[in-house]
Amino acid sequence: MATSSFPLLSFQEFLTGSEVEKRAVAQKLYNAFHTYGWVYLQDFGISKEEIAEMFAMSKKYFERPLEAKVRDTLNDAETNQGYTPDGAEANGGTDHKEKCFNLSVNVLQALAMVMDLDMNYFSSALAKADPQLRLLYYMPIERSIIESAGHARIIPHTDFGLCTLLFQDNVGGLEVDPFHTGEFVPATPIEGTCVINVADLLQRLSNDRLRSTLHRVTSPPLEKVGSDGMLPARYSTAFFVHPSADVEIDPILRDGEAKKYESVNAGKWRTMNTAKNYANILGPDGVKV
Ligand SMILES: O=C(O)CCC(=O)C(=O)O
Ligand SMILES: [Fe+2]
Repeated sequence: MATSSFPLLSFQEFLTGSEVEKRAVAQKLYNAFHTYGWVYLQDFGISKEEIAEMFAMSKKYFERPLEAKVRDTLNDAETNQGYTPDGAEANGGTDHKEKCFNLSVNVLQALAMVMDLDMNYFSSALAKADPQLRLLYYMPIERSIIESAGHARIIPHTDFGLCTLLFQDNVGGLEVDPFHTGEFVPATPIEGTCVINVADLLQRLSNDRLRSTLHRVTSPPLEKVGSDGMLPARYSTAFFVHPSADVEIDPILRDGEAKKYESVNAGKWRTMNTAKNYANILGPDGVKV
C-alpha cells in the first residue's frame, strides 16, 4: 500500500467507540491538524463502492459535450454553483453529499472535543450551511506545459472554508506545503482513504492553532507519465465545508493569547473568495452580467 508523509488515522472508534476511544481519536486528529493541517482518514463510514459510484458519475458528467456543460456555467459568486473551466460543481450527488456532510460534522465535533468547545458548536454553525461537492476533471496535458513556470493542474492555494474532504483517483500529483516554505510534499493517493485538510476559516477560528494547508496539483510521478510526455487525465472530488452564511467567525482565544484575526462573516467571506477565485469569468463584482 502506498504511504505518505502525513498522518493516517482510522475514524472508526470515533464513530462507534466509547467516550474514551472517541477522545483518543479526536486528539490524534487535532494533533495532525495542528502540525500539518492535513490527514488521511480511513474507516470513515463511506464505502469503497459509494466512492467508486461518485467517480463514475463524475466521469459521465465530464464526458458530456462542452456545449452542454457550459450551459451550466457558474454565474454568481454568492450562489457558487456551476460549471467552470477548471472543473465543476454539479448536483446529482445528493446521497454522497449527505454522507460527506455527516462525516464533516463528525470530524468537526471531534475537534470541538479537544478545543473545549460546546459539542454542538459546529452542528449549529452548519445548521443552514450550503457545502459544495466539487467534481474535478484534469484533462490529459503535456508534462512540459504543467511544469513550465506559473503553471500547474491547480495552482498553490489554501481552501477558504472550515475544512475540505478530498477524494482522489490513483493518478497522483497532489502536493502539500504544510509550513508555507515553498517545499511541496506529495500527498500520494492511498486506497480506502480520503484526505481532510483544514481551511482558512478554521485556522482563523483556532487563532492559528490549526493550520490551513497550502496545496497544489502538479505532474504525477514519472511512471504515470506516458512515453509521449502526456500526463493522464485525473479525477478528484472535493467537498468544501463552510458555515451558514449568518455565522461570525471570531478567533477563540486561550488565556493571554493575542487575537490574530478580525471577526469575519462566513457568507461574505465565501462570496468574496469565490468572486476572487473566478474573477476571470465573473468579473470584478462576482456576478456575470
Ligand atoms: O484535485 C485535487 O486533488 C485538489 C483540488 C483542490 O485543492 C481544490 O479544489 O481546492
Ligand atoms: Fe484546494
